[in-house]
Amino acid sequence: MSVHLTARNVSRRYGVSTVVNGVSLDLEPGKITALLGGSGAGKSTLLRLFAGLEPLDEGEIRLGDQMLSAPGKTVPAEKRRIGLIFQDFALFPHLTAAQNVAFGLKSRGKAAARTIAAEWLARLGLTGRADAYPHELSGGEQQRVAIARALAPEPAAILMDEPFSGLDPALRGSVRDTALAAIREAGIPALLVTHDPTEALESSDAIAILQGGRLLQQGLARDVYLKPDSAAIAAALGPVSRISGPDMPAGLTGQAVPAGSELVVRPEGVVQDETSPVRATVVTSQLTGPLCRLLLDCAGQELVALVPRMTAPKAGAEIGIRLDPALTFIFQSADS
Ligand SMILES: Nc1ncnc2c1ncn2[C@@H]1O[C@H](COP(=O)(O)OP(=O)(O)OP(=O)(O)O)[C@@H](O)[C@H]1O
Repeated sequence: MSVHLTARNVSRRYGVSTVVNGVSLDLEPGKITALLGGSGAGKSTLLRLFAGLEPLDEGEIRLGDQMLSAPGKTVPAEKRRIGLIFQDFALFPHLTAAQNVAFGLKSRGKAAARTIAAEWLARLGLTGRADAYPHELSGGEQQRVAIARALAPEPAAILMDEPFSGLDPALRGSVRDTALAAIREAGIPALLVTHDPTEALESSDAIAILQGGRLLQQGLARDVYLKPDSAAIAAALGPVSRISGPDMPAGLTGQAVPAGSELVVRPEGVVQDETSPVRATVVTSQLTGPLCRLLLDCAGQELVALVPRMTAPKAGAEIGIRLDPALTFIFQSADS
């Protein structure tokens, strides 16, 4: 039966700096939780605390009702039944793909270990590569072997630290989809550490945003994206334009933006609408794939819009704009 992996008020200090500060996080079975944050936010440290790779200073970590970590007590990593996947694959170079996957299955006996390893390799689309050594495999294949190796012993949870960021962008999507499908099917709690907001949104069921060692917000990916608690959280999940209350172009919002507040809007929330009385000048218009990114000047304020390529205006054009209320947020300014 699958159980939750939970952290309660967990803190970790190095000397005088607290790099994980009072974090509580509940990882649900069958769900992938993305831990998102910039460099130095404390993401890897929190993962290492869950893994038992280092002790905590305050709080506790539990797997179901089993206490894994508390101050002065750390169940060692190898006794936690938690699978780990890192960016650098960390395969044993002298073992084949099948031997790497079978490595953690010794207690099952040789024949059973071989069968289980073959099943996992097949599940991750690696049939035919079982006898290859890591140096004979592509990066995407190596990472799929690492994922098979982590899942084969039927761990109680899985922790991944930037597992896809070392892969070629062309490969990344398909390796990620295969891997995450296998993880979801295993029905165990999974933590995905990433600094990439698109990856966090595309891959996870829940998102937790870490900044300066503190958890700023956690919830369903969709809720955090559409209902961020602060401008910093909105910005952590992708590009935004910000305009402070007193500088607001007339008519841009349907609601008052008081002094001391700021408006935050996502690029896809700035909609081209020729019936709108609010006018903006296109400063630059750049193709980014199926969409064009427009830099707009609206009464002296900068706004970024993403519009369909086919109807995108050129630089110098004057266009009508309106804001999509679902992607427009008003917050108290951080410095007010
Ligand atoms: N063993 C250690 N001793 C001292 N300081 C450490 C140690 N490990 C991490 N730190 C510091 O703790 C802070 C958080 O580091 P951590 O690696 O957890 O961040 P991160 O969010 O994973 O960043 P990145 O995305 O850059 O890997 C950083 O300031 C780092 O320098």
